[in-house]
Amino acid sequence: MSPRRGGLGSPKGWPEGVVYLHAPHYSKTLTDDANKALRFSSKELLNTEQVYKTKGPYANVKVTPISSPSHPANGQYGLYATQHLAPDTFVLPYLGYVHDPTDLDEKSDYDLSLDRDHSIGVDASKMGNEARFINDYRGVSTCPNAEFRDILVDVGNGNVEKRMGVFVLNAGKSGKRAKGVAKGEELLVSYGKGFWNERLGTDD
Ligand SMILES: C[S@@+](CC[C@H](N)C(=O)[O-])C[C@H]1O[C@@H](n2cnc3c(N)ncnc32)[C@H](O)[C@@H]1O
Repeated sequence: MSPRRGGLGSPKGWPEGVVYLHAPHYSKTLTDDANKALRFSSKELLNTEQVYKTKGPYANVKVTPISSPSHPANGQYGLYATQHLAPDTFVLPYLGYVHDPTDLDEKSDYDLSLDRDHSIGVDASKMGNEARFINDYRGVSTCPNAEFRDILVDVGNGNVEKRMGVFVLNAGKSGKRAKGVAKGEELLVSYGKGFWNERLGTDD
């Protein structure tokens, strides 16, 4: 079944034309191996592995139009904290269309790697949640304040799913990021040099 556009359960101000997801949308082309790597019984986990419970819309963040001429993504959207977020805090999962290379949109600017061993990505270009609006720190701030990490999510009935999560960066060895993310601050990650090199058509 295809997810519905916007509508019930989307956060206030959610832009038209993008489907708001409460859970990943899995491509039908995923192999059994890929599905097993992403969705499995919690009995297969080690006792030490942390499992998150999570449900959108996420009140700790707000999708906000950018109207500052000095912001490199002016005219687009960004994701801002609605409350103080301490270092290392889990903020929200990155949801989208979970796909393998046979089902890849090479032009997407919203595609994140989910499982390198099985070449699986999660693409939020057409469907996703608030996390799809996180911008890169370049030209906005001197450094990122958040990052993507692998997470396991409890989906009920004794099952877990592997997803990507957005976290506030840790405080750092010297404690330079001990303040975390302030209320009203934009969440910014590093997309990595590869993202920008590919856009600019350069190799280094
Ligand atoms: C994952 S989207 C981020 C959300 C996007 N701003 C939006 O409103 O949909 C990635 C796109 O945002 C823009 N972007 C993000 N960070 C940027 C930055 N630091 N400088 C310029 N553009 C940026 C680029 O257009 C990029 O392709």
